[in-house]
Amino acid sequence: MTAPLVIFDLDGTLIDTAPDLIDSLNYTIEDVGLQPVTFEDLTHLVGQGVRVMIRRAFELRRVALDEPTAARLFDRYMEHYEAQMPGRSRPYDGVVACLDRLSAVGMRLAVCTNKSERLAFPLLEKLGLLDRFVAMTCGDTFAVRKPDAQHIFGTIERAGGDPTTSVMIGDSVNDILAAQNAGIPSIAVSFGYSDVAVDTLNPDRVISGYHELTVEMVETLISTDVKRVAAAT
Ligand SMILES: O=C(O)COP(=O)(O)O
Ligand SMILES: [Mg+2]
Repeated sequence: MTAPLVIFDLDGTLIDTAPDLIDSLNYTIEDVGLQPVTFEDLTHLVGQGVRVMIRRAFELRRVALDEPTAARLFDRYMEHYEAQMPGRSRPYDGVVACLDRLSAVGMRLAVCTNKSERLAFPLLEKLGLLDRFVAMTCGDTFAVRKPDAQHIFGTIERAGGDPTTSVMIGDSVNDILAAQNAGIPSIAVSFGYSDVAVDTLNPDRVISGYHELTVEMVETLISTDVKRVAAAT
């Protein structure tokens, strides 16, 4: 059997990036006089990368956004975010111990994020976490991104894993839906940036802290999944 692969989402799952996402977004939209957004707003804006986040901020304020302005504001955001990385962003409590625990029994770890490569790689590098993962794929790595199943399959392929022994862990509808679309088990974290209660997304498990993400939980989900796949074929 291929070694189990645990695939993590980044923003709101591995790393609490919200303070920096909010700072950079507010710096960006201040330039055109848009009212600053709050954490509650962010849960509706984040998830599909920077361009979509800016567009949704304009929709939230019911202000039209033309293409040249969108392009200029995208550059403004990227420069601001890059300049302060890692800023106030930190791994959630227990992340490092959890990665240690899973790696210690031979599980492989990967990241599947809708953040762009330009931001995700340096952020994990600066936080000293990048070399923990055998692969990271981002919102601009493939032609599609979460919730498209191909983003998950592409991550599994790069990590040398197999869908029947892979698990996805994330904080939002994009992650849980991507896992469901790919037919792999999912674990939702309750402390991220979802705009709905995560149990309504029907993940296989919900955890409220990394101490709950055990080797046993991953093994149980994978063995249940192997049986499910076997029963279906
Ligand atoms: O940056 C985003 O919009 C989403 O990033 P995530 O997929 O890591 O949550
Ligand atoms: Mg997320």
